[in-house]
Amino acid sequence: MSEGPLYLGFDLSTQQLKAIVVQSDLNVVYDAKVDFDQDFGSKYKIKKGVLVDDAEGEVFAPVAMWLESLDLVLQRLQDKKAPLNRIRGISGSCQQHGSVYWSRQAETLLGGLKSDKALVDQLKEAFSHPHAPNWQDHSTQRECDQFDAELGSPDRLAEVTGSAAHHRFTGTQILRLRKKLPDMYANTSRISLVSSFLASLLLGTVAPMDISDVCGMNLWDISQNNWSEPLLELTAGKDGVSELRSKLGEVRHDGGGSMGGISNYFISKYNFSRDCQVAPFTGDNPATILALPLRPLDAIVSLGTSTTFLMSTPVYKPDSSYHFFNHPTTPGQYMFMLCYKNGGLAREKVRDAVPKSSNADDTWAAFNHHALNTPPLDLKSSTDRAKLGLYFDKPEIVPNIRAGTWRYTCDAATGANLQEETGQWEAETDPRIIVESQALSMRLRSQRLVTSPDGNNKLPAQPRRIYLVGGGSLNPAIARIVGDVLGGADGVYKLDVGGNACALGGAYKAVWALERSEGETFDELIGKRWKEEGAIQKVGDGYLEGVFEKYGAVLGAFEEMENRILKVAKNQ
Ligand SMILES: Nc1ncnc2c1ncn2[C@@H]1O[C@H](COP(=O)(O)OP(=O)(O)O)[C@@H](O)[C@H]1O
Ligand SMILES: O=C(CO)[C@@H](O)[C@H](O)COP(=O)(O)O
Repeated sequence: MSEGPLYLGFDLSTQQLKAIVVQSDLNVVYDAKVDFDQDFGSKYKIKKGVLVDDAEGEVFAPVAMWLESLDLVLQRLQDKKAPLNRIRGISGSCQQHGSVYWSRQAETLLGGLKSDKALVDQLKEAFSHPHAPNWQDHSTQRECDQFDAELGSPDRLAEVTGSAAHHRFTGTQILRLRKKLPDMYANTSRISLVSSFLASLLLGTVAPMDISDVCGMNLWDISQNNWSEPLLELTAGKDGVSELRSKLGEVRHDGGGSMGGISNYFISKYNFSRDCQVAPFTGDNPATILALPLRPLDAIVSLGTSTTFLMSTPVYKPDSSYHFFNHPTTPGQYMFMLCYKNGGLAREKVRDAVPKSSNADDTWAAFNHHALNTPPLDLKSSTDRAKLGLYFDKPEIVPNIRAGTWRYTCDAATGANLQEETGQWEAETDPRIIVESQALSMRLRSQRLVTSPDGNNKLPAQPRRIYLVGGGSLNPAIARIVGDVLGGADGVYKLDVGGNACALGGAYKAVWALERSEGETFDELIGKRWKEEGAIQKVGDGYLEGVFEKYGAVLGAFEEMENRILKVAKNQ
């Protein structure tokens, strides 16, 4: 390990708080994590990181658990003898859309933290609401309808804010909570996103929101670079706009630089240096695109609790079925994103229904065996019909369909003659079909963003490289099927940090934020220091002629299946 400065990246996502320490040359030297279920499951009664109120469609996390986790993850880094006094900068990535409600005492309490007590014991009175709505919350259909109507249509809302109204987007959540808990709203001095909340703890004062993460609220007018006045008015009521503005605070437009030094609490308790600076934090998906120098036409598929599909692009082409965000470091660039709620947990449910194999150590062995031994679309002979399915353990985001499982077949060559299969097919067939259907949905919705990667249009339009990140990227069968469906002319790669990509993106952001020279972009600085060898591994060939086209033939049928189900099974 070199003697130079170190940088710390956090990832506060659904199921864990991770911390990763890198050197200026981007080498990872320490990491630690808190797993919410393992470390705090019984204390906070959470499952998979969250609490659920099914009757209301609410999904939320206890803020106190996050406070305890911050102390615990830093203690774990110390236990590993990480020299925290050498950390010069901190940034991080946090689950998007969640909101934290600070009380009127928050600033005083944050500013006066004593190192001989835990954060959780000192910040009890710092919040006006004990819970943070989670991105899986789906209690806001009424508010979504109001947001979509406010500017005229979902497409118009997407044009202005980067997204049509979505249940989890913070503006709709704030509107619902203001109506449901008016006293709580009145007693709130500031509202943070999860990213600005974690940064606030480290700064010892409420931090501004970040220019990329703010696009996950349905409140930020991307082209005006400001809050949207009509959407603030819808959220706060006619007379409440200036009050809401002050609760939301200023938005920081620069993704780099320092927001201030680390608070004394962390200096005294964990031996951080007085020189350690807190850089702007961002959302976990924007941070993921910072985990490597992403070129045009490269795509990242993040297989965490959610499944997301990400691309970085200079072209702003919003649409109501996907999301555009400001790029977290580079003005004029955007992040394109698709997000699915039924990602890791839906795959786990299918995995658990498959009869167990003898290899008890690898919980995914049977799932993987069947996924790889089932042919594409389960076409065992030329007369077989292609199998398609939707496996929604939770109500989905796009398409906006309630929870349920649907199985369909169609003619393999043309996609014609789509029919629902009323009988169950074998549980062993589902592993391949669920991964295929998740990837088909991404292919369907990203097709406008991709072109032929070889320049002379010999190859069909597809991503150049596909990078897999998140917990599911450790799975070779998923990697293979994602490549079969989505292509990837240069192949499918996984990041060696596996599930830590967004924490790594956060750490790289801290390096850039504090070491950039005048005008130096993130891609310039990280591009010079990043070495492909040791950072990524090729895990699949990606585009396979003949296979990719088989999926192309049923893409229309897949869309038709969604539309048919949508007609009768829209979310309530
Ligand atoms: N070998 C594996 N195969 C498939 N999925 C896996 C594997 N290992 C972990 N996962 C999935 O990764 C998910 C957690 O991913 P992670 O990126 O750490 O989550 P988050 O950031 O949302 O908290 C788990 O829900 C699990 O389904
Ligand atoms: O809602 C979204 C993105 O819009 C999710 O991607 C969250 O940001 C949570 O991510 P993970 O916990 O799955 O990493």
